[in-house]
Amino acid sequence: MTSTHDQEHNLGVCSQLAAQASEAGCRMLCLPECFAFMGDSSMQSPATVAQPLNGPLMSRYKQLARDNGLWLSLGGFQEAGPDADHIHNCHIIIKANGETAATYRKIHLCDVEVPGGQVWKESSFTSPGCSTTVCESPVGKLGLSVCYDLRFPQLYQELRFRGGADVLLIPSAFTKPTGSAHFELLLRSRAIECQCYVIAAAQAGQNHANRQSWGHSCVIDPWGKVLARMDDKETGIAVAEIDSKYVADIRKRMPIATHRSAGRSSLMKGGESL
Ligand SMILES: O=C(O)CNC(=O)[C@H](CS)NC(=O)CCC(=O)C(=O)O
Repeated sequence: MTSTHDQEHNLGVCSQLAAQASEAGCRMLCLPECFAFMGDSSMQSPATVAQPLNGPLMSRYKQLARDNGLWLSLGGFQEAGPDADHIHNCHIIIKANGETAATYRKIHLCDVEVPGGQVWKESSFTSPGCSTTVCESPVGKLGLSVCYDLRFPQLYQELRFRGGADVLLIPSAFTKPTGSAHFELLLRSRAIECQCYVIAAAQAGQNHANRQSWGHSCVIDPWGKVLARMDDKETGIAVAEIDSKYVADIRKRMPIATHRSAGRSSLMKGGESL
């Protein structure tokens, strides 16, 4: 989807996507980072639209889950933060009955000079989270993250090997230059090294005058195969089936969880633990 500063418009698009997902027989719909709002942060701080998770905007997204009988991954909501200038970039899992199943606040903030001259300083309006989240769902055990977190593999190692995640959610709003160079490669790497499904719902197209998003939402299986993919502009859904037996089969035939422990003890002989 292409979110804008117009929250009603964005909710309307999400509502159409939920209807499509329900029609396609899906159990869960994943929406990207900034699904509810994307303005030009150099002109208007996202903190000006922030709401608590029990506020009126989130209650309308919960209604969307109920209306369509779908679990929702809301991949990056501007949650009211610790002060008037800072949000938490919060990923929320909503059950089909509208209850909140889990929340995760983005840990790694995108303070980056993008090739081509744009400068992002997410920490100027966001306060980082400090804990990881996994959560049971109808499609398997979910490991939560947001966008720029994708570049930090240790987070996903923790979600898989300590949290027991089977499906890694990586809702995103990648920039065009970094997305074209890195997005799919990083996503497939996380899927392969964690032996998990990866679901990356992404912002796509022109969000506002100064912002073009990379798009290419996709679902990747635990062997690293892309099962479904969108292009760089489309609004719509990529549909894929999550097969827990396939996850178990891959992990049985290539038991990296066991080999990893063996490797760690020999690495630690050198003195440094990872
Ligand atoms: O808040 C907004 O308006 C939009 N938010 C974003 O675009 C977010 C945080 S600034 N983007 C990323 O994390 C991009 C990461 C990325 O592109 C990379 O890691 O290469």
